[in-house]
Amino acid sequence: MEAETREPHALVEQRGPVLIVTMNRPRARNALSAQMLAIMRDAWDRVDEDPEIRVCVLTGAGGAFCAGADLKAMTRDHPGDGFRSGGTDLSRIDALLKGRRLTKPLVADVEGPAVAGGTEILQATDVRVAGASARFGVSEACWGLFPLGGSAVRLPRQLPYTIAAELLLTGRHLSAEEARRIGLIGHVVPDGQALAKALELAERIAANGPLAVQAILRTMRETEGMPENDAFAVESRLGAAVFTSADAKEGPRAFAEKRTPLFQGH
Ligand SMILES: C[C@H](/C=C/C(=O)SCCNC(=O)CCNC(=O)[C@H](O)C(C)(C)COP(=O)(O)OP(=O)(O)OC[C@H]1O[C@@H](n2cnc3c(N)ncnc32)[C@H](O)[C@@H]1OP(=O)(O)O)[C@H]1CC[C@H]2[C@@H]3CCC4=CC(=O)CC[C@]4(C)[C@H]3CC[C@]12C
Repeated sequence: MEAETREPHALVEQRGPVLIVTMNRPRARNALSAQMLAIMRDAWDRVDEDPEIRVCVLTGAGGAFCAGADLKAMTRDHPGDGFRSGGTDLSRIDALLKGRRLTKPLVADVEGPAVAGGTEILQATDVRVAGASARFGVSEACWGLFPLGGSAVRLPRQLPYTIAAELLLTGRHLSAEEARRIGLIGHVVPDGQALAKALELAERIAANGPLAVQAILRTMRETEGMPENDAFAVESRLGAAVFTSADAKEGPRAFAEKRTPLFQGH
């Protein structure tokens, strides 16, 4: 592979209430690096801590989303060297949003390959848009590796069992159209238009009441797998809190006054 450029391995740009995080190693189809993961982890902290940021968009540079871990880097040391000490808690990998989820919606803009670690981090996103030529797959097993980004847990929860099992066990890639058909992604658009669609959806979400949006996210995540009545206990507590907010007054008032609501997030 050509020498790495001096470019940061991930770019972070704020556009009003939307933070755009771009994986940026286009010469390696945005294969993950330690630098990229560190920038991503810091970006997630910024999303959660900055009340001005209401939605995040994750994308990749150079017509690719992410090719997963850097297989070439793995040839320099044994891929297990980072595990042998046993000191690493692999149940939580912040950069890949495994064992951690953003408190605000994460929209994926996928052009080109999103494979292995790329499809793994995709499962931590909430709204997903792909260009027509995008490709997906969890191909770690093809290289004798394990999808430690969480896919063996999350994919069977996000897809029908037999489809998740086939994708994990075969490591085969799938087209954007197949990914949409099975429900891995929500939108397929012409190549090159995924960012525009992702931003359209992000801006629409950002215009909604932030407390309502965040409470809906929390409810979906915290009640996953719960018995229904236990889940309603969580849902009603989080939902009631939204109704007591000033924003809950602003919304109906804006409707009555035939104007756009101005939500303040309290
Ligand atoms: C487990 C988690 C994830 C693991 C993985 O992702 S394994 C990697 C699997 N990747 C693949 O199978 C994709 C391989 N690539 C392809 O199939 C194709 O390249 C493509 C479909 C992506 C594109 O095809 P194309 O025809 O368009 O382009 P090409 O010509 O093939 O490629 C162009 C150019 O790019 C280079 N390239 C492409 N892909 C890669 C790649 N994956 N790596 C390197 N280079 C790539 C290609 O060679 C060409 O280059 P050229 O020079 O032009 O020939 C792990 C993810 C993160 C880990 C955690 C990180 C933090 C931790 C630290 C520790 O120490 C251990 C614990 C841990 C928490 C760690 C745990 C494991 C992870 C979670």
